[in-house]
Amino acid sequence: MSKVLPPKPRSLTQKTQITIVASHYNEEFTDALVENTHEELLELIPNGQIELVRVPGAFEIPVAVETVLRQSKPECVICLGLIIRGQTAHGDMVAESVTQALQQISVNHATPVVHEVLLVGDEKQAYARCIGSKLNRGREAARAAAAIVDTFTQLKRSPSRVFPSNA
Ligand SMILES: Nc1c(NC[C@H](O)[C@H](O)[C@H](O)CO)[nH]c(=O)[nH]c1=O
Ligand SMILES: CC(=O)[C@@H](O)COP(=O)(O)O
Repeated sequence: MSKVLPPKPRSLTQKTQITIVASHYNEEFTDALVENTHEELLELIPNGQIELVRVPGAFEIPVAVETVLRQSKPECVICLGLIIRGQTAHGDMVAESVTQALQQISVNHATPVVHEVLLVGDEKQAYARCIGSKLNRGREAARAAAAIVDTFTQLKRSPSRVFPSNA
């Protein structure tokens, strides 16, 4: 388990379109994820144009991401959801299929998709990751988005990729 968040990447000054796709299920927690992601994005990408798409549950996230990417071309899609394990294998099955689908969509569209569709064992774990500050996965999502958008901007600018890239 990670005990701290990754450090904040550098802020981006360019206009950047980010789409957040978040599920409603376990709303106390998913709303908090959305709020934390949004706050951190405003700080890291002040010129970001942020769009929010809400879907019922985690299982519906991949089809919404695919639809967004067919309609528009955001620089990054951030997926937020919370699956709390129940008494059956349903939660694990949903988490597994969402993970695979998101990776496939991301690679097929060559567009970064940040995966914070969380699978947790109980509400205590959920609280620490969605509402608490030390492990907040919404903050982590925004930091990952800013970092990968920065990387993609550099990749597209200098296809020869001579290192070190910050020379
Ligand atoms: N139990 C959780 C679900 N279940 C709902 C599914 O995601 C889906 O909406 C349903 O099966 C209809 O297709 N979703 C979560 O996001 N979190 C859960 O804990
Ligand atoms: C992850 C789920 O959909 C879950 O809440 C279902 O609970 P159960 O496994 O107890 O049926």
